[in-house]
Amino acid sequence: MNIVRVDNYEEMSKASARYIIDKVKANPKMTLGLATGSTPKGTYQYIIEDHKQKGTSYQQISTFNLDEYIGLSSEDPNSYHFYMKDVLFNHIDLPLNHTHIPNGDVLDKEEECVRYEAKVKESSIDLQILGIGANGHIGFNEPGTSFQSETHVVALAESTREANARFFPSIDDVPTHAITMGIASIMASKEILLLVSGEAKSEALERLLSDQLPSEDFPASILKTHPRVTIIADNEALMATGITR
Ligand SMILES: O=P(O)(O)OC[C@H]1O[C@](O)(CO)[C@@H](O)[C@@H]1O
Repeated sequence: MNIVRVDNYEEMSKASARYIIDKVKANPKMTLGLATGSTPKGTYQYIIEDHKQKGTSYQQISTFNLDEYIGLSSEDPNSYHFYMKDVLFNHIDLPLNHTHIPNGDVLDKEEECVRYEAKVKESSIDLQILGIGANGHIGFNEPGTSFQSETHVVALAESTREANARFFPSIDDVPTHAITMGIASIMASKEILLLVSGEAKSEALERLLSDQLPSEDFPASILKTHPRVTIIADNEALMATGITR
């Protein structure tokens, strides 16, 4: 895993946006894997800024999101459908019919998982952007998820619901389940860019960078076995690792 150390969230966002923009310019028909949460918001802002100022085009790009809550409609402001439109899709020239997000608002969730996984496989993700949960989750793959998992329904860990409660009126409003790309679906990406910022992630990052063998107790640890992973992390996130430059 290649580690890029930056000073703070702003620098992480700039560096990751630059990384993604360079890949898009080199391969304007690429398939991007996208993440939600707080971490990539700044990256998306810099991508929008670059699109407006320098005209980088996303007209031929396709995207796949990692996950979606079950039970929220795509118009719900807390859904990841809404989030993606709000923070990225509505501000660049990416055709909406090139974007893919699991549909958490269907009757047959299992069928939706099979449909989504087939789409992901058919397209094959060139660059997957990831955040990490404090418990090591990637996408919504909580500790204990099989490394062989494909797109599936998950019961969210209480700690994840608590962490995400900040976006909802109360914790009771946070969905209990989600659809997420599995660990195997994520690992099939040709390249992975992991973004890590802030002290709250420092223990997770220390564990990821330690000598510990990959373990399903800590989903992100599988990334050690992927041939092309770049981690862009800020000083606070790297604090516990002893990496100083
Ligand atoms: O970036 P955040 O908000 O800290 O979230 C970390 C991870 O948690 C999730 O939001 C799921 O809870 C992931 O999609 C994200 O990568």
